[in-house]
Amino acid sequence: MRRVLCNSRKMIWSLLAQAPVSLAYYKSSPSIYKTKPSTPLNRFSSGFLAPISTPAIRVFCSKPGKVGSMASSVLNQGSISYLTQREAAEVDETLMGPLGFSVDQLMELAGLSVATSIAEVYKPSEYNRVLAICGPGNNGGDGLVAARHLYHFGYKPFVCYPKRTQKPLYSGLVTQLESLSIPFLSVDELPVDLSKDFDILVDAMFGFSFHGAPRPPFDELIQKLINLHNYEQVQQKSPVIVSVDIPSGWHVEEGDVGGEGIKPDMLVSLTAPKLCAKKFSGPHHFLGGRFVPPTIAEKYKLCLPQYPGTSMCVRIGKPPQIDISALRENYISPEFREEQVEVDPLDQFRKWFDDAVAANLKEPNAMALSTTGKDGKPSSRMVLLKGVDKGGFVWYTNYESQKARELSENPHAALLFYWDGLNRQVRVEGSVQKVSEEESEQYFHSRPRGSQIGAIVSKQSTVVPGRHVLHQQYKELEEKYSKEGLIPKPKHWGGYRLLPNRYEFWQGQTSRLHDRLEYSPQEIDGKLVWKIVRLAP
Ligand SMILES: NC(=O)C1=CN([C@@H]2O[C@H](COP(=O)(O)OP(=O)(O)OC[C@H]3O[C@@H](n4cnc5c(N)ncnc54)[C@H](OP(=O)(O)O)[C@@H]3O)[C@@H](O)[C@H]2O)[C@H](O)CC1
Ligand SMILES: Cc1cc2nc3c(=O)[nH]c(=O)nc-3n(C[C@H](O)[C@H](O)[C@H](O)COP(=O)(O)O)c2cc1C
Ligand SMILES: Cc1ncc(COP(=O)(O)O)c(C=O)c1O
Ligand SMILES: [K+]
Repeated sequence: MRRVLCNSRKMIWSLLAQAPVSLAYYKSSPSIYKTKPSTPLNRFSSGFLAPISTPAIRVFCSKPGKVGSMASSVLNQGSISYLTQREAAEVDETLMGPLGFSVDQLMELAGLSVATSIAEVYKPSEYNRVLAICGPGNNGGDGLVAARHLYHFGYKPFVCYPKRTQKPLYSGLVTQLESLSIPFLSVDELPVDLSKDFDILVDAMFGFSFHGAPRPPFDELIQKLINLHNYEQVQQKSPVIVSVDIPSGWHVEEGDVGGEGIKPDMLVSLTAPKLCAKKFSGPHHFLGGRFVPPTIAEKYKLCLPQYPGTSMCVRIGKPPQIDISALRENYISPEFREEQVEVDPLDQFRKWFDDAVAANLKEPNAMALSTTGKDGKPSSRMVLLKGVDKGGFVWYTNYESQKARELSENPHAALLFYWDGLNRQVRVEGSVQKVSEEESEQYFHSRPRGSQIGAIVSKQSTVVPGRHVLHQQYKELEEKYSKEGLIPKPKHWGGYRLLPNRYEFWQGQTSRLHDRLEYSPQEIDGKLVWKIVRLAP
């Protein structure tokens, strides 16, 4: 199992927008304080975050290997279950029958999954105009719901809904879209070539109940999507096709039998992929419909990936191949000028640290610590900042670790903070001392008891025969200290404090013309002041 990493950039921006401290600051330059890939990686992945922000897959099986009555036809490929048409309908009926779901609920979650999958890959800054082509059944309903969410995510949706279903659920969805002034286009109003007017085409025509050959007007609409591939050859950028659950026109189980059907760039399978999804060869296959209760997963022996965090969707299948040499961000940030900065670099640091906290960045206090021993060979590792004031920057560690040995040989070090999402880096360099024993004692006892025991167990930077050794010792100490009471701080555990003699504040800018302001101490009239200079990027 690989660790699930989640894409938090969207959270950063939504929270940054809400953060009162930062609002005034960012308002002055609306919408520009974003990063955007300067070079598209390929047609599909431009605007897509680098692999570290791609949710990795963790497959979750109800009972792997066991084949039950229904399970015989629930096929697995690479540990993911695929449903037949009949099973898909049966799962639907079970959810909406004995399990007490209403179609409205499931459709809302399905549509939301589609919208969030789209937003994971196609950023609204680059792919703004969305045409949702909606069919007469529930697949069409998913498309209507997705269009509404996409509107709220910052896209500009249009809807083509030629065969309206006269049920309150559907008329409600239409009213909701109309109240957002989302235009409804008839088939006749659509341009012959969809590629000029839209960036994303949501194919929500048919889902798992499709059978036979497409009847009008959907035959014509499907043909328009097929034609896009021809326009693509003459056009530089063509819109992407996102199919909801089933690429419309494809056989639900056999897929694109004649090989002349639509070729979606993204497929969002709902609940579990249907058999035709095995034939999907586009770059983005997602799973949505995070509502499958364990009873269903068990009954149908479903092997499904786990959704990361609170996400409504999860990528299945391989992420698109990335050309590492083409991975780059173009930093777009407010100007960072000499006249704006604080006279005291500590105040400037606090200001930027507060921004990082307000932006809800993960571990804003994580910093790289670089040291060198007497051999002059540098080494770096991350540590957590645990305090900062006039006295310096404090972190805690093991006094017998590699870093401690190097600091004893050379008491100078460099700290580096990188705040992704704010396009900021701060370098702090200076001399290092141990903090007082009382300070270390006090901090040690403020830590969770587990971490205190962990610090006793870990002879940091020494070789261990296996993880079981650490866990065995941990268990023994946990038992020993099970009663409330003080866990003694090991003598070899404590803090260091770096007293800065150089700071550098870096703000990423376009074309690599970043702002870099350096602070170094200078004596003027017998008084120490911080001199600020601008460095070339
Ligand atoms: N549990 C879930 O995962 C959920 C999935 N949802 C979505 O619902 C669809 C399945 O919805 P359903 O209404 O059963 O079916 P479709 O949307 O696929 O479409 C049925 C309508 O399409 C007509 N149809 C069928 N074949 C053709 C054709 N060849 N040409 C034209 N029209 C066709 C059909 O008419 P008939 O007269 O043929 O019956 C219906 O009008 C699933 O795929 C998900 O997207 C739910 O939203 C949430 C739960
Ligand atoms: C985000 C992060 C924070 C960390 N914080 C600390 C810390 O505060 N103190 C510490 O001793 N190790 C911390 N570690 C572990 C160190 O990076 C490192 O593995 C350990 O201190 C041993 O380093 P050394 O062998 O160079 O001394 C952290 C690791 C990460 C990834
Ligand atoms: C080994 C080790 N020590 C210390 C720390 C500092 O964190 P805390 O004091 O919050 O446990 C960390 C953080 O990751 C760590 O990994
Ligand atoms: K579809």
